[in-house]
Amino acid sequence: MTRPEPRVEVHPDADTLATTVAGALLERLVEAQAAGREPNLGLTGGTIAEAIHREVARLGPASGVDWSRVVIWWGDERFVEAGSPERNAAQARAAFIDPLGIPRHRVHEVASSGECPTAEEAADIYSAAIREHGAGEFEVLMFGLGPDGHLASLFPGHAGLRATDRIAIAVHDSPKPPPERVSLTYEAFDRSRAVWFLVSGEGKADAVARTLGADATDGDLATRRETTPAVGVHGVQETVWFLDRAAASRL
Ligand SMILES: O=C1O[C@H](COP(=O)(O)O)[C@@H](O)[C@H](O)[C@H]1O
Repeated sequence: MTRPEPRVEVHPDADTLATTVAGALLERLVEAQAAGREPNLGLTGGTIAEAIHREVARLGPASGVDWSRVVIWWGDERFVEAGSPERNAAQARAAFIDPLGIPRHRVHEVASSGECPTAEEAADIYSAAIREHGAGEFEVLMFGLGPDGHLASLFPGHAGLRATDRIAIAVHDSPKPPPERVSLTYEAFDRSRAVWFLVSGEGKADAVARTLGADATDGDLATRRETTPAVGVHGVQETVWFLDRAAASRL
């Protein structure tokens, strides 16, 4: 399937980036609801995501979004205890999900290590829930980018890069702590209407340049993903790289 080329937006700093992405997200949710869709929103964890979530909470009440009709998911989650501050879900809940009053039954967290014996089982339960809700047709699926080029919890050289028959997988030995995680796979990413990368800071500049450079290169995608996992991840309608100036400094 041919997809539109990625668009790159560069903003002066992390604060401007966060406000811009929050605004774009709210607009997109309003439009989706006006078109009769109940938008599925795929969240990411990480530093810039937290700043964006706080902006969503600030701008959300006046945005016109019907928060009772937004469905929340995560692109990846750390397989730790439910109360752990390391959970991506804990961060998003505190920042905007609870303040905006999104109903609990619309929020689909990956099961925690206290609820499930293994990350494999948590991944299977999560896959089943996604399948029941349109198999991952996200209105917007957001990703951070690691300095090593990882997205969600798909890390360079890891087996998860080669999972072709599953929506969500268990990840062991993540090079970034905590080591046990659950991640969506390319199978799920490929169904999203919009894919947005949210990247801030000089420490990510090499990874951004490498990923966008490799995206424009011909050759076997699976091989390129072994070293640069975020390469070739495109939404059906759009792919946007929201960068601050520092993250864009090596483009
Ligand atoms: O571990 C993770 O890290 C990345 C990026 O985090 P950052 O702090 O470098 O911005 C995030 O995309 C992912 O969801 C998360 O599990």
